[in-house]
Amino acid sequence: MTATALTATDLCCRRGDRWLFSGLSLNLARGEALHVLGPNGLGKSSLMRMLAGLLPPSPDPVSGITGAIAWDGPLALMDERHGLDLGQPLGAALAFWARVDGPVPDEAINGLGLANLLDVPVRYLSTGQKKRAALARLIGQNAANWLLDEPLNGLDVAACAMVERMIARHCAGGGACIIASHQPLDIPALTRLDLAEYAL
Ligand SMILES: Nc1ncnc2c1ncn2[C@@H]1O[C@H](COP(=O)(O)OP(=O)(O)OP(=O)(O)O)[C@@H](O)[C@H]1O
Repeated sequence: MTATALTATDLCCRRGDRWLFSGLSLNLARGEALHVLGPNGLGKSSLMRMLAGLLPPSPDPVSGITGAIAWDGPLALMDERHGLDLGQPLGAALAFWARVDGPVPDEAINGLGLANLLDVPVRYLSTGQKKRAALARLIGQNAANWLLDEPLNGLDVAACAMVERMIARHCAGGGACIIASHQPLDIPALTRLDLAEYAL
């Protein structure tokens, strides 16, 4: 039997006065990657934050039921908030998180093309370089479960392919991954969730 990574039931999301989605239940098995799709403003990032435990599920407006989320194992969220100190050189900014999460292996630093950027202040990094740095942080967290919000934004073609391979390797190694992205993803056995089906 395949081990479960995530069980989420009856998720409903309201932000401010706006109801976004309801009745969303999903199961994710170890080794599985799920692509969350949907038009701008539908609630993909909100769902990712909810799954990360940063936004509580809202009570359903009809049934009053408040959904639940259960993960097996630690999770890591990567979104546009890279959490790296803009005033520090990249190496020092990553070293801060290494003391919290664990070190980023040299292999990952090299593979992400960051080795020559470690003395560059984070604020000077390009969009794609900051995204690569965020991916390094993700790897350093060594979490079984990944939540990736628009992981390909700002990356060049080769880096997009590298991230797809990273996700495939992570899942092949028993990890699980949910990816919110407007971009097509070339990842083996990827399943899809169209958030529009749950829109309110
Ligand atoms: N903190 C907040 N307070 C109130 N409304 C919010 C808040 N954050 C987001 N929203 C609203 O929730 C809706 C969904 O936003 P969200 O970022 O989850 O959408 P998305 O599907 O990820 O969009 P995109 O594809 O553009 O990234 C938007 O209408 C947004 O304005």
